[in-house]
Amino acid sequence: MKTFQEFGLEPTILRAITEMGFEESTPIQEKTIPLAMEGRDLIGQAQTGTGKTAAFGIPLIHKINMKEERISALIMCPTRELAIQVAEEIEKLGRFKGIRSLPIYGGQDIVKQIRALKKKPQIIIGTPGRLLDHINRKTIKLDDVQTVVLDEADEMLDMGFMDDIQSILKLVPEERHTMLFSATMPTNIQKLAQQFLRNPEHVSVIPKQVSAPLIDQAYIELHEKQKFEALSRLIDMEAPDLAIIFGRTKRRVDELAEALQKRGYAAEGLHGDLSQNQRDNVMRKFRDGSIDVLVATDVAARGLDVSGVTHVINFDLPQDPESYVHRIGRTGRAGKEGTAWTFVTPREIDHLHFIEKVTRHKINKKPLPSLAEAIEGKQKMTAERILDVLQNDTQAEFKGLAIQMLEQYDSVNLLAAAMKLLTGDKKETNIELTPEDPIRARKKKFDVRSSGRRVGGGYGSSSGSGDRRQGGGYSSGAGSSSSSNSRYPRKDSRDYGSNREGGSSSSSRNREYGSNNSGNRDRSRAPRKSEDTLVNK
Ligand SMILES: Nc1ncnc2c1ncn2[C@@H]1O[C@H](COP(=O)(O)OP(=O)(O)OP(=O)(O)O)[C@@H](O)[C@H]1O
Ligand SMILES: [Mg+2]
Repeated sequence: MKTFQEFGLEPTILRAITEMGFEESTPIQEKTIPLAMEGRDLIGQAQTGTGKTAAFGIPLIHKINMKEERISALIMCPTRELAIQVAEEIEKLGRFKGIRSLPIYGGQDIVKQIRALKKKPQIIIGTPGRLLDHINRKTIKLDDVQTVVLDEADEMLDMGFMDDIQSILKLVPEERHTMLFSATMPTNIQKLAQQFLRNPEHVSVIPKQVSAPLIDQAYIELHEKQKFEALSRLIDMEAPDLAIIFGRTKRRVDELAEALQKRGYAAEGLHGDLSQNQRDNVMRKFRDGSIDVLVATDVAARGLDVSGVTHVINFDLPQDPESYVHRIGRTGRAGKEGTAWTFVTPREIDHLHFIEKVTRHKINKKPLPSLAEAIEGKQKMTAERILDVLQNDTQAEFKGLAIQMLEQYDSVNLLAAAMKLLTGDKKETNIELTPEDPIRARKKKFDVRSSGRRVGGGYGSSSGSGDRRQGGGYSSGAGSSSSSNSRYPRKDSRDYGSNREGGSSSSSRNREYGSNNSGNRDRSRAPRKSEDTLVNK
């Protein structure tokens, strides 16, 4: 792998990279940075958690002319959380160069944004709806933009942002540099690419060889009614540092977060019906560890990078293989290992196999965690906590009393009693969740190579064939036999509302779907990739 010194980057950027702790480039960075520095349009595809943000961020910052007082680069993202996160990474990368960047997203006070825009940022990172709102108000002008990046381009299309993206890109000079990134690439991306990219280079890093997978994937077959008990046992057994639990709907997320809290877990929910303040709060708490379980809809499936996420649990099976890939990709990032569990009801087994086929990854079946395993897990946690205190040597003030007690009582019994207290009794609150409909397999064409499997090789291993063959594989009718998509539940009940960024309430184009709308997708805008493939041509 190349070191960053070899790219001929400005010293200020190299300094920032070093401060961020990046030692060598990841495969996608190694491939895209030189091309992007030359100004080549490109479609970048690489697995989750392999540094795509810096892959576009570094060359973009390198190219910014600091004398420029107008917006020179525009990055579009599908969700607010992602816009905030990408803006933070850009800010870190551009710190020593003195880059001014600004996230622009719905749900935040527009007046505040307008004020911030007066400081003349060179880079804007935004969600399409709010961007358009500013464009209409003439508070954002794009006629000096030289570089455009579409992060999670396929998801933005999927969410129906095509029109918005088109309107925005029409206002950017044609002489520009455009880059498009995601871990998965359906064919409708080709349409966008043809329209907006000039002779793009496809840069894909999908390892041919399955090396040691960084995400350990397993599933548990169970009935809807057993899910909650299984979840709490699983959390006890596995004792995650940080876990993200995905639920299918906002209602599910609310109920689940509340149920977990009742059982004594530090959990909170994230979905599009929350106010932006609430969303920010939940994310902040999760990032700083004041909660260790984030329960979320697919609003958190894409791009989010929270270090320390050891577990992803699909409480409900995701609708699409892409969604599965992105969801589990919230763990096993930046060369770390992670574990992904998926709950599958008997009627959903077909769909699970479909996901396995498309992602070309076998998901191992595991038994329901037993009560004994859960208890053992909790006890181990307690033991670890005790040993932590011991290691940090912070128990001095208890020593006197400990000596006294040990004179009177048996040491094993004493420690066991203390552990029992520390572990706490399991709160046997009875939990009833509203059942969700099962997801069933539907006929769909995919290209397995573009499924973005996380099969290691993201960091340092010899991955990255970079070939652009159209992958063979499961291009025909995986899944069950129906040919009518309408038979199957679409993502209608999913949390698209949250993702659909809107303008402010004063905008005539009030598209703030996140708050009062039920969150159903507006399907007239963009059909879900029904017959699409994930082909990476
Ligand atoms: N060269 C590097 N060395 C070490 N860490 C890196 C390097 N590049 C990026 N990272 C870190 O890796 C993590 C994942 O990066 P990033 O969020 O850009 O992944 P991604 O490929 O965009 O994933 P996703 O498909 O989920 O959006 C981040 O914490 C980032 O700071
Ligand atoms: Mg990303």
